[in-house]
Amino acid sequence: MDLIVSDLTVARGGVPVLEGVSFVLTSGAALVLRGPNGAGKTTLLRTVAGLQPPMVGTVSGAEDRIAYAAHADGIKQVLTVAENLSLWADVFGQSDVEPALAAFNLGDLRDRAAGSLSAGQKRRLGLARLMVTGRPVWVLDEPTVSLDVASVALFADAVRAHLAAGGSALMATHIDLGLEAEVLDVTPHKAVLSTAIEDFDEAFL
Ligand SMILES: Nc1ncnc2c1ncn2[C@@H]1O[C@H](COP(=O)(O)OP(=O)(O)OP(=O)(O)O)[C@@H](O)[C@H]1O
Repeated sequence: MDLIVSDLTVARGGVPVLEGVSFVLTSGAALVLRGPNGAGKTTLLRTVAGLQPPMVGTVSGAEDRIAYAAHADGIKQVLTVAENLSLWADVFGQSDVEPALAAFNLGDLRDRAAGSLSAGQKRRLGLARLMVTGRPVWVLDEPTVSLDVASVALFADAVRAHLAAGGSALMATHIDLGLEAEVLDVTPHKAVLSTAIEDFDEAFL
């Protein structure tokens, strides 16, 4: 099933940020969102993931199919790495966390409390959770923040394997992951109203 985004207008704080965004994400494909800071990539990802409603337009093929990863949100600090993954797997009706531990090189850290992990290790745990959701569409907001070069490569491998297994990925990232991916620059979709408000503010500076 494709993820189909049609003529989407997305807003933050009631103000339109991007408008007229349309794309189709097919099985096995990756789409990378590009655009400067504040362009609206996070807002678009949150809307596609169903965390906020669209102002205009539709998202179809998303229901119960999306796994969303932003920052280290939802990691239980007092649980171990393996317990965090097991808890997450339970929520999604899955059980085997070993492939996720291995893919993100978390085996040696499996019994460590998540609260004692470094920023990059926490990020690896956050990304490993994607693998235990069993969900086909990964929606990723700046997934490589805090990751070292080796961990970025692990992450790229995990995405590649996910795509090869028929999954898909929609992500905002400023770095090149070496994946075959389409790129959508959101800049031309900047909402006219949002531009007008910025101009208005500038007149007072
Ligand atoms: N809670 C909020 N209320 C109102 N406006 C917000 C809120 N959060 C973000 N914004 C504004 O919405 C616009 C889009 O922000 P968004 O986080 O989607 O951009 P982004 O492209 O993801 O940026 P970055 O590359 O810096 O992460 C920005 O102008 C931002 O200042």
